[in-house]
Amino acid sequence: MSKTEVVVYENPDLLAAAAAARLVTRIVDVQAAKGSASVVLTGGGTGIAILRELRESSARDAIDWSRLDVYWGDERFVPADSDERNEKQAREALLDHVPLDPKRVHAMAPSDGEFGDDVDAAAAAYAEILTPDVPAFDIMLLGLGGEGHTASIFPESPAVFEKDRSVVAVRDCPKPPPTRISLTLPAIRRAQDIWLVTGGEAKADAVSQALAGAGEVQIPVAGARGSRRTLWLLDRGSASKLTKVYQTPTA
Ligand SMILES: O=C1O[C@H](COP(=O)(O)O)[C@@H](O)[C@H](O)[C@H]1O
Repeated sequence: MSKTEVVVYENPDLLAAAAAARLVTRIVDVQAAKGSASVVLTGGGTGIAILRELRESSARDAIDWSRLDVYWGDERFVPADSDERNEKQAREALLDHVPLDPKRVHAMAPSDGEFGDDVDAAAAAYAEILTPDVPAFDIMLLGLGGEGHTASIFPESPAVFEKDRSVVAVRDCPKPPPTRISLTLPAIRRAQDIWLVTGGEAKADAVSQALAGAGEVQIPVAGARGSRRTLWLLDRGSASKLTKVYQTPTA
């Protein structure tokens, strides 16, 4: 039975620094146990802040970067050099500064890549990377929106009803840019550890509804559960509407 845990940090900076430290520990532990590890990245303010913290931490050298597979949970379908691209932000924050094996960095295609503006083909190509079975990712980072989206699965959208495919094209997103590629909930639930990372009061309703057991059609992040562990890493703002009191770590 997988565990759900919630940790609330004093502020968003502490949340990002602590999550980066957790990431080092977990990746090192998995590499020690299995030889290599896999991590799924998220876009969004908190997700990118964690990567920046990791870049600035000397502990990052404890990770064997050559034995790490990197994936994304979602991507904005924009040109490769767009600042909106989750991959570009992640590269600037961390990936371009550590000795990863380029063959193990699995980015989703941009809108000016080999599939041109065919977002369905780009999504199908990413699904192909995840075959024959979607990997049981070691750690998946996910952010969330105030309306409850996670990755690019928005409330009541076609993506939230997807049961068969691991990756889908997403159109008409309420949050710009409107066209995206996203893992689906069945693919997300293949992850062993899911860390839901978010800060700020604008996320408080979605966080409290998801933790109170909301349905995934209305609050897609409620459907993001790891097979081993689901860990919510919050700040005081995003945790402000939780009815249960969670302990705030002092460090
Ligand atoms: O567009 C996206 O937004 C969410 C949340 O981002 P935030 O800046 O509001 O925290 C993110 O999880 C997702 O990966 C991204 O594409």
